[in-house]
Amino acid sequence: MSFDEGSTAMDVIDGHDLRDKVAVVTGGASGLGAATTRALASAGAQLVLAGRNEVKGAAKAAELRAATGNGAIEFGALDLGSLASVAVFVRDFLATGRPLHILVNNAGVMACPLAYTDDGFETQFGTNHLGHFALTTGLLPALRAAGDARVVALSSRAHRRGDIYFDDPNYRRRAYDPWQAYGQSKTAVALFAVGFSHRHEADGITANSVMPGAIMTDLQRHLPHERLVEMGWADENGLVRNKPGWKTPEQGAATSVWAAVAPELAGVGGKYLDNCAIAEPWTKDGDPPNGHYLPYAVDPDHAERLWVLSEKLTAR
Ligand SMILES: NC(=O)c1ccc[n+]([C@@H]2O[C@H](COP(=O)([O-])OP(=O)(O)OC[C@H]3O[C@@H](n4cnc5c(N)ncnc54)[C@H](O)[C@@H]3O)[C@@H](O)[C@H]2O)c1
Repeated sequence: MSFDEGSTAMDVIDGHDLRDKVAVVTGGASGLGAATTRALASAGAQLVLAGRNEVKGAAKAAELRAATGNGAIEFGALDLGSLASVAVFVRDFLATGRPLHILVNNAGVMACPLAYTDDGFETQFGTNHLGHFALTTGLLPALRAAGDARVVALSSRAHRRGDIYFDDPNYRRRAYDPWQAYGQSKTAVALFAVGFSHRHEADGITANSVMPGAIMTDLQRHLPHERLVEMGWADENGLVRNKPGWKTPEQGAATSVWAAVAPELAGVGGKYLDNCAIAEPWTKDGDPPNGHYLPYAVDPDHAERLWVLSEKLTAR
């Protein structure tokens, strides 16, 4: 079945039955995560919405149970900016003895001011990449138990703003640029999918990265209003929710859901996906257009180097 940039998560999930599948979606209570969980829940998946805000997460889980009639939807406390919190989530999930068929590493922060996670990582690298790295590798026993598990990792076209600074990924010595740091974290996510698939394809587990499109969500919350206006993302009335050329959250979640369920992706890993398709490398000058990525974001040597670094940084 083929989908395009106008397709929604509900279009993609149509006809799928996930009643025997267990899924975890990080940041599943808002933005693209909420649209992703809605689609997975409507297909009957047993679902954990993992996030920091228990009140909001539990309310979203209750709302989804009522809306879909799927009673197997719960909230799980998870702060990706704390390896201790990730370890507790992993411990509790593994203690249930359940397999994990779909893990959507969706949560993220963008262009925040320089700050460090509990473990001393720059916030974006720590949250978007290292927290998810620790989560996914921690959940490996459950992913292996599923037999054919899929990991979906939310990258971005913003990967073009930053390769990995292997010598100083946490901006301890170099001048901080919030967009470059976001770019680095999203390059790391794409490389993670390559490194993960390389290691685990033989176990039947694959990981792909996803560019969801441009969607007005709360991701923009760290940008000052004047900057948002300058970029055309806000006006005197606040955020421009229906910006021409931008997707709705339901359209933005389509590629995540496609990555999780598309039959044509069975056994396919380490790819960068955009608009419900496998994207192509961009080798010309300038920014990669829709459907393209910069080759360094899937470079196997980079992926290996990042894997080793991430293991070292998250080892406890
Ligand atoms: N919106 C876009 O245009 C766009 C474009 C490209 C990529 N993305 C990516 O899509 C993903 C979803 O973004 P969104 O647009 O829905 O934004 P959003 O801000 O609406 O949602 C992000 C979610 O991540 C959660 N989160 C942030 N820090 C966390 C932490 N430390 N621990 C646990 N959860 C945490 C937030 O609470 C929120 O639920 C992100 O990874 C983002 O980088 C978005």
